Amino acid sequence: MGKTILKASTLTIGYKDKQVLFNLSLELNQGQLTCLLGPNGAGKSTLIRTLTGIQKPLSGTIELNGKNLQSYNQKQIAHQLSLVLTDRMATGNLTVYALVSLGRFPYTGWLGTLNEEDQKLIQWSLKVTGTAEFTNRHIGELSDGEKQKVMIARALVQDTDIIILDEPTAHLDSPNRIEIFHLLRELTLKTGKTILISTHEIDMAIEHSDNMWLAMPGQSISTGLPEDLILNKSLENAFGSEKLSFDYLKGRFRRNEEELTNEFSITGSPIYTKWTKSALERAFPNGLREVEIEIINRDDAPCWTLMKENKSFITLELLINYLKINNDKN
Ligand SMILES: Nc1ncnc2c1ncn2[C@@H]1O[C@H](COP(=O)(O)OP(=O)(O)OP(=O)(O)O)[C@@H](O)[C@H]1O
Repeated sequence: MGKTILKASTLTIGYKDKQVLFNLSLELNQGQLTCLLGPNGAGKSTLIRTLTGIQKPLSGTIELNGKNLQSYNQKQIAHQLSLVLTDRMATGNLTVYALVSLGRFPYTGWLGTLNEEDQKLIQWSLKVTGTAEFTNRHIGELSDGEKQKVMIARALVQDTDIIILDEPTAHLDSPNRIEIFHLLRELTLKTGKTILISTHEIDMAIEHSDNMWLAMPGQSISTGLPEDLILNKSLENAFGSEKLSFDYLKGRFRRNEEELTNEFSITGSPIYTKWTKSALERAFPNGLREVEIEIINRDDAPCWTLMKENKSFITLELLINYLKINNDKN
């Protein structure tokens, strides 16, 4: 395990009249991606503000590279820790290059000139985040996914041990979410950065976290490998409810009424079987009379056959429409 960059001990966080999370013991280690998960209102933003020195802890200590966070001034913190806040993303007239260059401000000051090393770091950050092609475009002209990569480039230019991102995939579509998680993962592996992100993407966090922090509302934070937090039921305890439970085989949460009484057997290739099952479960939430379906896929022309009735359909939709008309339970 890499060196411990940030360590919180017996930390309680919150506000003057409200304690949010208690008695936290947390560590961020070099080269690791840590995902902070928790239901709405659990205290993720409060924790990020506290770990970055924006907000004081109610009690306990935070050490950044072995020194109490409270002994650093803001500029010293900015040399060791960069923060990307999604909702306050800069827009407007700055070019990508100008915004990314601002990452050097803890070293140069706002009016400081960039030396050759600064320029090299900026070029490198643009390259590794895949934003070099936007260098001269204005921030306001970029998509949310492109902007997020530019904000990560700015954080890289700040040249800190730790990068903390508050919900970096909040406004992104699925391909961009995957890309941002992949980029952050690559950065930990290739540059040894220590990255903490808060996120609501449970699936992504399970897939990519070296370490997961799971905020249990009104309590504390459970930490560990995602798989350990799944197997010891912490994940289900944090997000589950009467209506929602964790499917331990599929690795995702599902509504409890999805417990199906369907009786159907499907034979065919695993991929066609999976998506046929998915469509049938959605179309017949209250169950389906016993059916046997065989899917034959020749030359990319699939055909769904109802075995007992010897009827074939060239689209899944036609099969479902037929079953809806003929299914006596519906
Ligand atoms: N300035 C404040 N003063 C008092 N209480 C606050 C303040 N800001 C947030 N809270 C409360 O602290 C708790 C934690 O809020 P926080 O925003 O940290 O949660 P979160 O996990 O980031 O939520 P979300 O996932 O919805 O963004 C909530 O109960 C919230 O109402």
